[in-house]
Amino acid sequence: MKIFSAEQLYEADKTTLEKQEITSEALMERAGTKIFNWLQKRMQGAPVKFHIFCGIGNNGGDGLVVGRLLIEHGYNVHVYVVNCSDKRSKNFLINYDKIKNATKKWPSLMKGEDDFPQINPDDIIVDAIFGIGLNRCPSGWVKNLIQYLNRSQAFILAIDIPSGLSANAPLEDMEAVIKANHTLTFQTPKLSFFLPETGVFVSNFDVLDIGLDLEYLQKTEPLAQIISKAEAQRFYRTREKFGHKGTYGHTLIIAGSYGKIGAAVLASTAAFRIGAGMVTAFVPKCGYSILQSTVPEAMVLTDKEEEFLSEITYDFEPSAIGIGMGIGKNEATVSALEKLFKNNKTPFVIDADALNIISENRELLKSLPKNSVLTPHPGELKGLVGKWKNDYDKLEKVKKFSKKHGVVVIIKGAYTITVFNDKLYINSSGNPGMATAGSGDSLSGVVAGLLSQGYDALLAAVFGVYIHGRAGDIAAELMGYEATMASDIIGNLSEAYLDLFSKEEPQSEPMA
Ligand SMILES: NC(=O)C1=CN([C@@H]2O[C@H](COP(=O)(O)OP(=O)(O)OC[C@H]3O[C@@H](n4cnc5c(N)ncnc54)[C@H](O)[C@@H]3O)[C@@H](O)[C@H]2O)[C@@H](O)CC1
Ligand SMILES: [K+]
Repeated sequence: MKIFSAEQLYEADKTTLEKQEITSEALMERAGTKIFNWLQKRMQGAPVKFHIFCGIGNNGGDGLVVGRLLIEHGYNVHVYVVNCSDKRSKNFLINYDKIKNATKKWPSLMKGEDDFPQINPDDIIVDAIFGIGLNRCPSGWVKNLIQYLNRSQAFILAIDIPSGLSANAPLEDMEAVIKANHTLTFQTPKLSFFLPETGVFVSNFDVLDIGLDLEYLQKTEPLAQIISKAEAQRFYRTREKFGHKGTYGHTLIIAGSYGKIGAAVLASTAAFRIGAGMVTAFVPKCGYSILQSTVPEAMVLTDKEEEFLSEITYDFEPSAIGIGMGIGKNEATVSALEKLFKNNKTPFVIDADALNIISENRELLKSLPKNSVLTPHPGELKGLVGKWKNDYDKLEKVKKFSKKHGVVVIIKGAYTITVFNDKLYINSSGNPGMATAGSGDSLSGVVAGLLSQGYDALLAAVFGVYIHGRAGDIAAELMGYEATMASDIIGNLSEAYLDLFSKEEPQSEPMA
């Protein structure tokens, strides 16, 4: 599924009106009806009280449509106009008149704090104050209203986007945003839903298809692409009937140091489970028996040093290398890395301490093999690209870094984002149970294992992140978030593969 900017959505809106020969009022009725249907399906006429707060733009207009439909269906509704300006939109005014014809209980006009209504914790708030037309930070009594609603303990349903949040611009005031329990967003989710600073206001969301022009949506280059099951199915490469272990490559995992040999175990196992034909682990001497006994399928090479890596030598041609997990930052390890990178054309996955070493020895960036996949968590990312002002600045910095060094960067997080040149791919699988030691090591093994099977760097990253997240989801379904460990994620890679082609419908909208 694609993510469009606010500007693109306005353009899509305009194109839709022209091509479908409908009025903007009709499109608003369609959008409001979608929201109403969603509510009706869940509420089934329940006598709960709805408080609908409408701004004076088209988001407010949507709120008025929803209010009218709820009233017409016998719900207990109170509509408020958050009268922050006299510049009401045309469709707001049309629907303002319509609601006045539908009920004797006209909307209350709010002009300040004195007009704040009493809200009980078991009421429902519909937030239609601001949509994607937000052009400045809410202030004064409107900001106070937002805070008042957030404190109410009532369930908040936001229309299109929680008021105060921009679709794709940085947040100026954390205190001036609706913290929605659920958001019903039109046509495509907005980029801000997926970024850590702004995503916290959008705990859950559903996308409502309001029938915007399909051709426009298909041909327009999006801000980002969401990767879900439908996309992952397309990325998957079938296993050949006459394939042999050589067909699926030989992954080299260079990982571990004294006390951190587990990182090598996890990455090697993950590389196998994702389908690598062969895996060799290169570890300090102290890791030899551990690897041989925990991953008997793997071959093991050891460094001359007992506890850390000092010189990386091997006598075969690996099809991919995963490096960095638990290797520490010993001086000898730094020069071993430098030598390895120079003139090496093997596809790389670079993780953890290897990233820290690069950050602290920036001349290494010059010898970074092109098309490497880097898998930093936020702390490691800061080391690579420097501090950022906000999430959008972060994305720009990572795009620049990716272009400059010709690498794929996987920004790990609640929604892991893969960046390649100017393109963003947002992963939809995964859960908080995956915030556990070794989860990153297993991802590196997954991506390295895919690279060795011939997936190109970007596909290995995007597909690997999805499958890894899906395995984490399946693990968490079985064991709960808290108990899920990295080995459970790896243990469920098989289920994640099987799930890819289970009969259930793909989640993506047809336009994706
Ligand atoms: N684009 C589309 O495809 C569709 C959009 N629709 C709705 O239209 C919305 C966008 O409508 P609008 O463009 O009218 O914008 P909004 O309804 O988001 O609000 C814009 C109005 O609020 C004012 N405003 C913005 N920030 C403010 C602030 N901080 N303090 C006080 N006033 C502020 C603006 O000057 C303007 O008058 C969408 O979010 C969606 O809900 C739907 O009706 C269906 C179709
Ligand atoms: K809203």
